[in-house]
Amino acid sequence: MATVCPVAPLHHGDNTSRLKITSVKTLAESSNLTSIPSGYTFSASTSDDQAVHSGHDDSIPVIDFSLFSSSNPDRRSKVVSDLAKACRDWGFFMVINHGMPESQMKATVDAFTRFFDLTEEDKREFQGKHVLDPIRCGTSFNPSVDKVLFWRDFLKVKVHPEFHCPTKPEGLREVLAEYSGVVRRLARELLSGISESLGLEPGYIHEAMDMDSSLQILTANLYPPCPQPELALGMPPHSDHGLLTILMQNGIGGLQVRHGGKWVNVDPIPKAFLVNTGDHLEIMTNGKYKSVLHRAVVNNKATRMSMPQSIGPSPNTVVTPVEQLVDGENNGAMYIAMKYKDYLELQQSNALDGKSCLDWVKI
Ligand SMILES: O=C(O)CCC(=O)C(=O)O
Ligand SMILES: [Fe+2]
Repeated sequence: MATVCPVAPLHHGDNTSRLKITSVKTLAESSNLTSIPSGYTFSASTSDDQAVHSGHDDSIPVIDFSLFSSSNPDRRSKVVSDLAKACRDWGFFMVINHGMPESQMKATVDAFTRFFDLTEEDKREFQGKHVLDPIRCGTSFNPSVDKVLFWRDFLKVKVHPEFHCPTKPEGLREVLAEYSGVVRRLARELLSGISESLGLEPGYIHEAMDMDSSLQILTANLYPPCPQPELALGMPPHSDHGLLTILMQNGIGGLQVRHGGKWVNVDPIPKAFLVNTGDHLEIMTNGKYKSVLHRAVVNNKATRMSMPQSIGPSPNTVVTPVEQLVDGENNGAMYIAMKYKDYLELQQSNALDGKSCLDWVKI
């Protein structure tokens, strides 16, 4: 198995050598690892970086998905207004009673675990090179531009409008086809509730964003135990590019959300999905709903896995703020029009440095 150890000097700008970086999983499993290689070390965290737990009065909102199909109109309008508040105040919410059986969630986690357990050589077959490649597996965030590496391995697959999947391990394809289909239906219902919450027709976003050809990308992130978690990061602060991200995790916490000027730890709720509003919902709503920065920290005890699915417009949709949501003279359109696929290229070709890609399209 030919691998290049990450402690070897990294040649910035030399993409080919960086693409050969060993997975963090292999590194973490190497015997006697008591400290992390220097390539993964961030400077000690500042006090501003310390995260807090969300409190009783101000914690991540919880949306009861079953209420969307309630025959009682008061219950439906209550969940739509809860959704509006969650999108406005947090940009993040938990979804419970979503109808996906626990056995299906577990089968998905197991299938991804088997993928990450493949040999380095097997995984390299699925490495991909370009941001729009339908299957990409790798490590860090964007190794060709990251100044410091992230303690994370990943697999990204485009599951809609065409469905792609690695040919290994056996059974992955069936599990992902089913899982991504259920999440797409969940997203459709949430986007219809979000349209209503903005005073638009329920089908507005679906039509305007050409969601029958929606770009849906499924990611599996693996964060193995890290001997010095305070010095490393699993994922840098970033916002997500799509309309919504719907994330499942394996019960181990690590996600932190920027809220009220602080990093807030998200404690997983068993069986719940975590949903956040992405850059294109912020653009579409002219900033009424924000796409919030978040990051992943690591721990020294257990492997964490998160499986977000980004639900975006169709790649060729040119997204601009919705006319009805642009108030006029004092509040004109705040974002330039851009094709979704061009935005993706822009985001993935730049190092983030703790910033949101949205800064580039703000007027
Ligand atoms: O691991 C997590 O919880 C965060 C993952 C994430 O933000 C992403 O993949 O965009
Ligand atoms: Fe994210």
